[in-house]
Amino acid sequence: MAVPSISSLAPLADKLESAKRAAAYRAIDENIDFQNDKVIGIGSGSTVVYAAERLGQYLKDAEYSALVSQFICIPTGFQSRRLILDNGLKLGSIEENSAIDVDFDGADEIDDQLNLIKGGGACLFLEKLVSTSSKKFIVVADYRKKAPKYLSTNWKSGIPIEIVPSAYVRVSDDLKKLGAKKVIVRQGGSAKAGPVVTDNNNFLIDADFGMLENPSELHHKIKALVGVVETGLFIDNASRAYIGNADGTVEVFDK
Ligand SMILES: O=C[C@H](O)[C@H](O)[C@H](O)COP(=O)(O)O
Repeated sequence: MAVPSISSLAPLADKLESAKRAAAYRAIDENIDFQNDKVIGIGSGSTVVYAAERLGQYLKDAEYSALVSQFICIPTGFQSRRLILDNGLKLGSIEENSAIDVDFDGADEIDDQLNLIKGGGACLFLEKLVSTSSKKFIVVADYRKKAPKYLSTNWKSGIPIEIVPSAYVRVSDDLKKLGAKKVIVRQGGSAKAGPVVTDNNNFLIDADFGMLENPSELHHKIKALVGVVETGLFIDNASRAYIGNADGTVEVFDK
């Protein structure tokens, strides 16, 4: 079975899903050195689903199968582990593969410097562990995610912050002292009574600081707070971003 060309694909019923797929497929096609890359990071969320799907297509292709079957794919949470397994790819661990060749992951928002907000799906910690362990970190996203300039222009849910559960009151207070306008411990809603618990058995706080003109400075201030595990601000981390548009085109942005 040959890897289908992107132009030959029938559009999906949902333009948004077609945009995600176009970005993710092109990112895989253009950023894997099939002869030399061995360890591949697989992120979390709904866009990276198509990246794992595309890698699975290469696995089934006679020309690439022997190479891709040797790839070790590193997950960024439970959903990501399932993506790897469901596409027939070899699952590895960050413990055994701390040097990753290329990582593919989504984003909640992308600024004009390729800084990111991530964590909308509560997976930010392992995502940051994997993305910062990678030689190349490739972002795949749809047209809703590109901020005209600053982060928190379109993404209004606040900065996701992973915290130690017992510290939620202390961290909430400290974030307000730092200038957060709104601080919410993310709740499970109808899916779970009480707070969302991450794959690392932590809580998440979403903290709204308004538009972020200096996300790096804010990241370091938040990270220094007692009880904070990691922030969803990915600064100077992404190498390239593929943004899928509603008209089927894909824009590519380099750091
Ligand atoms: O915690 C979740 C991750 O940061 C996702 O990569 C991010 O929320 C983007 O997800 P999606 O591709 O579904 O928009």
